[in-house]
Amino acid sequence: MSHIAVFGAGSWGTAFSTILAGGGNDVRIWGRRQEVVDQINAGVNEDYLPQTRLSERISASTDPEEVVGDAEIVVLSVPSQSLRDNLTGWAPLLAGGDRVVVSLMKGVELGTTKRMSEVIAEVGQVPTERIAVVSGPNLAREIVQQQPAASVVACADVASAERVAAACSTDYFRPYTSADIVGAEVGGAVKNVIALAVGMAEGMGLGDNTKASIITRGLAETTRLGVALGADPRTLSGLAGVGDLIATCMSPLSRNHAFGVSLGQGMTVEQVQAEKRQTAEGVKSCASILELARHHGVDVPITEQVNNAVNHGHSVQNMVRALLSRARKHETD
Ligand SMILES: NC(=O)C1=CN([C@@H]2O[C@H](COP(=O)(O)OP(=O)(O)OC[C@H]3O[C@@H](n4cnc5c(N)ncnc54)[C@H](O)[C@@H]3O)[C@@H](O)[C@H]2O)C=CC1
Ligand SMILES: O=C(CO)COP(=O)(O)O
Repeated sequence: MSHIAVFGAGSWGTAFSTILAGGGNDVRIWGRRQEVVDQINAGVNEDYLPQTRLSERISASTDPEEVVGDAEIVVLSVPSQSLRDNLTGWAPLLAGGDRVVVSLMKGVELGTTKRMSEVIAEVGQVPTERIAVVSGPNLAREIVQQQPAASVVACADVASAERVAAACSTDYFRPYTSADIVGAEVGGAVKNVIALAVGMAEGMGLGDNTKASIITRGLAETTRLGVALGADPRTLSGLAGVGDLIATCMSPLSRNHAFGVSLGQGMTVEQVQAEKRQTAEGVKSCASILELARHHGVDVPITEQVNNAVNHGHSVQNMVRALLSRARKHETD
């Protein structure tokens, strides 16, 4: 049994804590808000995971130092765009020792186009062999119901990946190790943008042929971008790629999918944001992913159209027209 620190008391930070507790670890969660911390210490997190009883192995605090203590693994699960600011305060707690820092986040930083592991390395001063990413088809609500699921633990160092995988292995959660951190992060971030597009199509009343076409071409652009950044294409056809893409694009539980449905039904970005409290990473990351792709000369037409709809006021009808009027091309080019 070991002690693990989790930064972020939202739906995934809390749900992943339940996996870690199920793996036999004592888990301490850092939360920003005292009322959420108090709830977790009383065995619930009603704001993010209603009707879920949390393990007695899970406790929470607003004090980062108390949360880290002698933790062997530190897990980060805050919204991607807030990571840099938060890490500035947490960095002294992460450096040193042989602590593994795990990112659960699925986004790309605006302004820098950095992946979350790159932000952790830069701001947290954590060496690459101690940074891991956990990513896969893992909708928080299904995880807390202990529905069987698999995921990927990616880290440049095999021993660190194995330590994290051992900590999050339970009889319902099966982690696979990987050395491809780039593939895992690109798969996780881009699928949120594709889920927005699929949601928009659904909101417009379009059916399964349309959705399957967006998912498949979404995988093509995810793979093109991943490979340009150095990913192994097999990662993108694995759990952190196609697996998560399917779960997020098809599930009504996905916040990105649901956000897209509301846009497709005619709501504005501001209206949807005012209504939904939880993080839909693709809404911000569509711009940074597009910038990253352009920098590497990679064509990402679906991401480009999602960015047009989200950030430039284009209509969803315009998005469909723009995608279908592109010049014909060979499928595998
Ligand atoms: N919910 C899910 O099913 C899954 C989510 N993820 C990823 O996990 C990451 C975290 O997402 P969720 O927990 O789902 O989001 P969430 O919206 O449920 O929770 C976010 C948490 O961060 C806190 N927060 C918000 N702004 C903050 C700031 N500026 N500084 C510090 N904390 C702040 C919120 O109070 C909340 O506790 C995202 O990158 C998401 O893509 C990954 C797999 C599954
Ligand atoms: O990443 C997820 C499932 O693997 C959760 O997706 P959403 O953030 O869209 O809810």
